Amino acid sequence: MSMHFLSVEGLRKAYPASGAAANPPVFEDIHFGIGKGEFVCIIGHSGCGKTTILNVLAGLEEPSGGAVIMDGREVKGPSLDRGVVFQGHALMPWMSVLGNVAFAVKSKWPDWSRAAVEAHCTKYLGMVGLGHALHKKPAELSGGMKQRVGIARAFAIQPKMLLLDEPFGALDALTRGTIQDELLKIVQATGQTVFMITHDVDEAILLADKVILMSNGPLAKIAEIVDITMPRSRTRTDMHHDPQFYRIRNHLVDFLVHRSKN
Ligand SMILES: Nc1ncnc2c1ncn2[C@@H]1O[C@H](COP(=O)(O)OP(=O)(O)OP(=O)(O)O)[C@@H](O)[C@H]1O
Repeated sequence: MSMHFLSVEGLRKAYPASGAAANPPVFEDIHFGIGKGEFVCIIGHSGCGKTTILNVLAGLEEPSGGAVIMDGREVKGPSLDRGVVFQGHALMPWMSVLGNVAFAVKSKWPDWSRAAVEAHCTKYLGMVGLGHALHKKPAELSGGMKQRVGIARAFAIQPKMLLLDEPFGALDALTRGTIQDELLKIVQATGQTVFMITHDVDEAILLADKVILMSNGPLAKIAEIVDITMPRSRTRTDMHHDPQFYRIRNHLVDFLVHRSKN
């Protein structure tokens, strides 16, 4: 029996064939574990199945084989125990910024007063720099601002696990850095367990305790799991001074360039 907070055991996913020929599985034989409070990034080329794995962890998609166990229970459907931030922001367009976050918060804590819900949402929206935009509608926001609402919404329900699908992809470099710092602060303060998809090697090194490297699909597999052994206190501005930084970075880049083919 695995002692991990989350364990992924023999996961396989095949989509039904669209024509006469059967589709090979996108991935198979995927095993990994995530400890409580661990921050895990997954990296691999487009199409290897990262989003599919994240959707299975979220309970939004069923695997064709294998299982996901979180906190001793098999994941069988979506739950407020898992907060998901998608690539697209998935906001309700008729609700304000505050309303979008409040909707999730009320689902989690139906007994809270209106004032308590508002105070809670305002705190998390403030953390992502949206304190001034509480009453705006999603259509009035930039893509990056919408993404920050999605991030605040996922944090605000204080899930047991955060699942992030390239959450910073749409942000400009400056905002991206600020939100990465905020994410690190919140995660360190709350001991949050995180599974995050990224294409950015430096982002993975900054944020992760370990990085899962996936080979190309179809029949994608986990090629390697790399421990980021640099001290947890690393920051964007000083991590490249660490003697381990370039060794780890070169290892990850070399995988993506040369070793990711099946
Ligand atoms: N609903 C679906 N029906 C059929 N095939 C699908 C479906 N969803 C995903 N796929 C296929 O599964 C494979 C993996 O897709 P997935 O989005 O998980 O990859 P990814 O690694 O997240 O890619 P990216 O980095 O581009 O987001 C792709 O080949 C994709 O075409």
